[in-house]
Amino acid sequence: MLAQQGIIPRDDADAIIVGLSAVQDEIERGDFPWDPALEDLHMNIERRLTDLIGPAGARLHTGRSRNDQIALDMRLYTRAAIDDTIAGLRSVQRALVDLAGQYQEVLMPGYTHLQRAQPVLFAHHMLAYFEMLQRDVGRFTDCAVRMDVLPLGSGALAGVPYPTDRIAVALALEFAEISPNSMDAVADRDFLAEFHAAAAIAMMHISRLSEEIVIWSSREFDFVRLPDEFTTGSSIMPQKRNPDFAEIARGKTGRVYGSLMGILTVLKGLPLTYNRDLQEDKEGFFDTVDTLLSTLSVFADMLPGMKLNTHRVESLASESYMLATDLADYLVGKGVPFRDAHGVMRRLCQHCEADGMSLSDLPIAEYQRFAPQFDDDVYAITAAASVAARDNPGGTAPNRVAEGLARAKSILTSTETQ
Ligand SMILES: N/C(=N\CCC[C@H](N)C(=O)O)N[C@@H](CC(=O)O)C(=O)O
Repeated sequence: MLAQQGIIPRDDADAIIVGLSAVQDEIERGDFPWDPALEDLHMNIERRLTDLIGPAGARLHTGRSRNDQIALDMRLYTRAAIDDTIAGLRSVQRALVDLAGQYQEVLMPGYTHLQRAQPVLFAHHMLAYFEMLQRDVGRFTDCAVRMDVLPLGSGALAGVPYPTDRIAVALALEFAEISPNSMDAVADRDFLAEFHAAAAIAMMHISRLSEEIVIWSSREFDFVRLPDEFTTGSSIMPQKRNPDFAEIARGKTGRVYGSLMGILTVLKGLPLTYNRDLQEDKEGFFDTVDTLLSTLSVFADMLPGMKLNTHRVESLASESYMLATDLADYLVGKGVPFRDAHGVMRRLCQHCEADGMSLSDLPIAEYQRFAPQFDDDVYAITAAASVAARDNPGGTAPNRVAEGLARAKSILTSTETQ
């Protein structure tokens, strides 16, 4: 652009391009002579370029400052990190969809307050995580759209006194727009804060899934068995299969939260425009990108090997107290107001619990002592019937879950073709 606009001679521009390519090769080969005395990578590259190509290298910095350079570099890095993150989220979503399809009709207990609440389909549970990660994809996409702005040409803070063609540079670097204010352009790190926030929420979702995997793989729950390669033994207790990968993901969520707080704290006290504090944006950001990508990669590999103990989850889903709400709804169907039906079922549950009985063992005459509306059809209320009754959009009825699965698959298919 500088040569095109007549700002520097064409020959010098050509020499700079060849020289920068040689510098890139040296960096990639690992034999670039980094010199800490030169402060940062910008000055290292410029010095090396001048060593390689001579005086033309001194024209490299025409019309720019390290301030708009670093604002650009961080955007380029973040753009690539967003692409990788969305690909990682898609891989985990695919694993969740496969699990949902594999165990599509399997019933399990659904929980609130970690107390057994109502039967649900295991596929419904897996698709809940699909939806969380779908929102994560949306957040990273939003971040990519908002940061799609070229800061180059802002100079140190005030713009540059050369006839630059910023639009041509934006097109060459594939940015949708050029920044409208040079002072904002060099001071802005909102896109990093947004990435950190989206990463913190995505890690929170993975951490919640990790927590479930840790609980589900315990002997007490015994809902799932993790693949051997995603468990570790104990150095002392030979029988153990520790769910370390899920635990480590849960633990690593903390450092991602820490880096979000770090960047917000760096930014909060800065006057316009560039301040060297901004250099502190790097360490936490690189760590967050590495942590998020590696965690997503581990989950995409671990989930496909997770085996559901279908016998165990289905037998717990069929435990009769889980149907107490359905029995109250049954009375509502016979004309009893819901609050009264709820009271009947509360007393019935207390009665059965005191006698060590299940609701399904209770004779009809006993049911009728609590509410005369009970009839023999009450025994038709099973876990499968309970699930099938939740036949409204977003519910756990098999046909609704099939809709959710189809929706998830079509989202994944449409993104594969993009
Ligand atoms: N020190 C400095 N910019 C550093 C930018 C890059 C820094 N390594 C970072 O990572 O933020 N100053 C400006 C000029 C200035 O604002 O004084 C420059 O040299 O272009």
